[in-house]
Amino acid sequence: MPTSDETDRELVLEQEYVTALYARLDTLRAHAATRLSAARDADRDAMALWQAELARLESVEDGLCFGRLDLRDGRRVYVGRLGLFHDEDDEQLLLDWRAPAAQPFYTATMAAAHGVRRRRRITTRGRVVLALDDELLAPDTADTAEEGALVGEAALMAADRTGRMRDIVTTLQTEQDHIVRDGYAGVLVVQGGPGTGKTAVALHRLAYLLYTRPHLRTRGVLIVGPSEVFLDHIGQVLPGLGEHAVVTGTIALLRPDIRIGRTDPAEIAEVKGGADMADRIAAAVRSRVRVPDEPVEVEFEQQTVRLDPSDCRRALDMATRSGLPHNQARLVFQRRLVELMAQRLTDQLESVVFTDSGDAIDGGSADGRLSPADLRALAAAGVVIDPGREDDRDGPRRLLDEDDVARLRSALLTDGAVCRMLDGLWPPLTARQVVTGLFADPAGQWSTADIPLLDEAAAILGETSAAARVTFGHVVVDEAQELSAMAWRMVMRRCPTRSMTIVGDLAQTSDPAGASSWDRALRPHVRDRWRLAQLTINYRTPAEIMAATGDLFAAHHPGLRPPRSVRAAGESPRRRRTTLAELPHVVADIAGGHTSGRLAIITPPAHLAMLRRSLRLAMTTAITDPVVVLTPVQAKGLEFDSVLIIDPAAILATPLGHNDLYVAMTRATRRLEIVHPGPVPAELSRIQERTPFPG
Ligand SMILES: Nc1ncnc2c1ncn2[C@@H]1O[C@H](COP(=O)(O)OP(=O)(O)OP(=O)(O)O)[C@@H](O)[C@H]1O
Repeated sequence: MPTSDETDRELVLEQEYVTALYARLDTLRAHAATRLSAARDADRDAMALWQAELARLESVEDGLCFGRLDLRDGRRVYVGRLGLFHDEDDEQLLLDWRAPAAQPFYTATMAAAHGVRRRRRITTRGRVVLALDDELLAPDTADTAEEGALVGEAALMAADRTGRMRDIVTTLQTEQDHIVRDGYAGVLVVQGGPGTGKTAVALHRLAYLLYTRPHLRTRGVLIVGPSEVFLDHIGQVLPGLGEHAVVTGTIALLRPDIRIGRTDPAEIAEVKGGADMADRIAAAVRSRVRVPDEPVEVEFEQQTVRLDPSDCRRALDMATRSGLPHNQARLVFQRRLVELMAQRLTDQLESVVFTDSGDAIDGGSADGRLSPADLRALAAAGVVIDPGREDDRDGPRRLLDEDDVARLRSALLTDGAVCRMLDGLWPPLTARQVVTGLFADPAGQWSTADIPLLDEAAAILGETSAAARVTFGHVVVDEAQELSAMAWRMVMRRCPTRSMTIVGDLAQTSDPAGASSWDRALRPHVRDRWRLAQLTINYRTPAEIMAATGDLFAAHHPGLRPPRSVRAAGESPRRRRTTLAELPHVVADIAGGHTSGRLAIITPPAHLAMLRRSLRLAMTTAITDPVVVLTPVQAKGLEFDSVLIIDPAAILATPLGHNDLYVAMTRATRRLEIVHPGPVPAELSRIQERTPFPG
């Protein structure tokens, strides 16, 4: 144990070092600000670059340096939110947490010290060093860390919560660090129970990838989350790690051009999310293209042009073979038929030539070309043949040259009657027409489940809206178990390289169209180019609450292992029986007695409005409000100090209600209470019942 004098001396020394780091940071900021103002209005690229650099330097203010490694070879490395170098000699002052040399900060243990003699955690507030926490590591005695060992346990337990997710860069655990730094180029699936840090790990992995693969900054990275509230919850993490260039969105937000006006019943949403919808949409588009049974005729400039079914069939084959989307392939189809029509018209024109006096003479050979004899006859009749074409005196001549035919083709393509005939065979389509044809909504409004269908149709049609075409170099999908097969197709279209990080928990699926197997969800898109990584330790939910979920989990997921909690709450969950009539009073009473931290009341949708009204809460929720009322689906991915679950039997009554109830129970970091009107569901019966309400 160091004496308090030694500790004070160390604190002073570390303060000096940290002060020097901030001085260096200030110099870099001043430099970036100067470059930015020099570039202002003159050089847009330079401006964007220096703006981003300034934002990066600003965002690392809190906790700039949070660790130190003393290595066995005598070197000492400081670890922090970004890399800093000495101005003059390029000496490294601070190592970016993502650099390979910083990895032992997260992975070194007693059993596998990775050359580390001492790991020091440096706690700061503002620019002041508050505390140091040292771990002395023995020389390496094994190749691998003991399973489940916690790194920097004191700091981990001290990590505070504010309602919005914070970065965990100072306390990232070994199993999490391995996922963050995984170099796999395909689809990495991070499966883990509630509170295992899947979201946090995915965000840190994104920061790591942006650091190690700078080209991703230009190709763009996207995070897809389940709700806007969730995106708000995680919105601070990447900026806090110095990364600002990340696009976030829900499936609906990926198509801001489509307005949602209604919600589908679960069974309709399930149908719309099914994989066979892709075939149905493709078939609906194909069915709009037709080959006529009889020849079609169209009048053009007092001439009748005829197209046979076989002409149309060949044009259709040609357009289909082009592999282009419907609306672009339509142009191939049209061009082919117009070529045929122009050729036929030319032949007709050349088979009859009129003299100046209006007399018709036979001016054409059987193949529509002019022989020398024809030319002589035409010249005698006063027809002037383009002299430029007389070079080929020996062969047959055409009356109309290529330019004439090209003009004829253009005239055909813009002729109203011709266009109507062509559109009748291969019409231009919009995604809205196609989807409405499959699922007509009398009010003409779209639901969330329609979005992947509209997006699919847009891809098949080749619609060119910016929102439908944008792609990214890496995509993170959070709460990925909720994505329907059609939503997966939509996400995959935005990631042509299939470089993805997917996080989720199959035991938390609530969407009936969602995933029950990662392989089934991913194989159609990436075959076996995906890998599973697992997280096993729950950093959020206390052991007492996890124990209370035991019966529910075992009943519905006998094949899965629940995560192990690292913390104990010190109090067990409780339940309280009531009646539906009493429910608002009981809830108001519990909410009124809640004094510390944030409380989430998680209820089936049926009671939502009533509870918000009786608690006088706004209908829209800010996640930082002290009391919020949410459905289990809205609570996905969030966490609260206390959770009050209302009417668990009603939650369980929906098709995947057991998963919803599991999600609801695992949102609490401290306290869980359940209010059940009527008998308690069997899965919760072992939770201790509170003494009934007096009166
Ligand atoms: N290494 C860590 N150090 C400190 N806090 C951590 C660590 N890992 C996770 N946490 C915290 O645990 C909580 C749960 O993390 P997160 O939301 O990422 O888990 P999750 O697996 O996505 O949860 P769920 O599936 O239940 O939504 C968060 O508050 C997060 O900051």
